[in-house]
Amino acid sequence: MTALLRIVSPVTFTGGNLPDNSRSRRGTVVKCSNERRVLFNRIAPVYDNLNDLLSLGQHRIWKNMAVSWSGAKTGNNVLDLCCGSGDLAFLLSEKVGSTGKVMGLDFSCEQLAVAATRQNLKARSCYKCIEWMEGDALELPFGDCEFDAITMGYGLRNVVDRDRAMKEMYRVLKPGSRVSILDFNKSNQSVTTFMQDWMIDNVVVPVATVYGLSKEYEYLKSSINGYLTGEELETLALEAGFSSARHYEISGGFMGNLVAER
Ligand SMILES: C/C(=C\Cc1cc(O)c2ccccc2c1O)CCC[C@H](C)CCC[C@H](C)CCCC(C)C
Ligand SMILES: C[S@@+](CC[C@H](N)C(=O)[O-])C[C@H]1O[C@@H](n2cnc3c(N)ncnc32)[C@H](O)[C@@H]1O
Repeated sequence: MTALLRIVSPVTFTGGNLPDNSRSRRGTVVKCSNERRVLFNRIAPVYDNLNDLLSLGQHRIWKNMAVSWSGAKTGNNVLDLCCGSGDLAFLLSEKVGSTGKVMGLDFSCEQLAVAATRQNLKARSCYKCIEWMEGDALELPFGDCEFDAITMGYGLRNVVDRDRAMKEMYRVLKPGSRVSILDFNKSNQSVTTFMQDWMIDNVVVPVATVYGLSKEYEYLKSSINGYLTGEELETLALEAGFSSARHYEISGGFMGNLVAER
């Protein structure tokens, strides 16, 4: 079975007739976004294996929880945003079944290539309902109110404009439906932050260094430090228009999942 891979040209910087300072600001944003795309293209070949190794397989439990919290049901049309190698998209397809549809969107072509390869190796009919799309979470190529559920696993922390991403999710979600956003938890507890940083400094980065990816995994620590707390994530969702938002800490506060309803 040949995986469906649709290329929707990622948002490119047109420049246009913006005043210089806006052009430079937008140029900086696009440069940062491209740097992230390059980072995830580079780690794509080892991403899944390192996640399994470094989390002792626990990340699969956290992703299962995120998909359950999304409320995805049989026959639904659902979106996995920043899908990467497809972990949550595959879990969503098991929820919606072969009568449903799963769209996996990411701007990393290498991550999508891994997802499509994994899909081709899977036999169950439900996995055939997944379509992979290269696109930008900040400018989704979908109409309003298209999806019955949206998941975003370890993506919101990595987009360059979280407010815009949240507003795009709100726009394409059907009223009464949910987004479920899994990521590292930016804890208010200093002991949790210390342990998170210690694990990244003393386990994650040294292991990644073996694969020549020290810089890529050092980014993890800075990105978590620059992330939003659970309370701030709830506010971000409410300000984007969601009617309710709740952030759940999991795995001893190392991870967190935001559930918001339109
Ligand atoms: C699936 C996980 C992380 C995905 C992920 C997200 C990113 O933003 C990255 C950025 C740059 C490089 C890689 C990633 C990336 O892989 C979570 C599990 C994998 C983590 C790499 C492992 C983190 C370990 C925790 C700090 C402690 C885990 C304790 C557990 C109870 C064993
Ligand atoms: C840490 S990976 C998460 C992959 C997958 N969701 C998982 O849980 O393993 C983050 C993903 O977000 C994607 N990403 C970051 N910014 C994006 C954007 N603006 N538009 C689309 N994808 C983006 C990256 O290419 C990468 O594949």
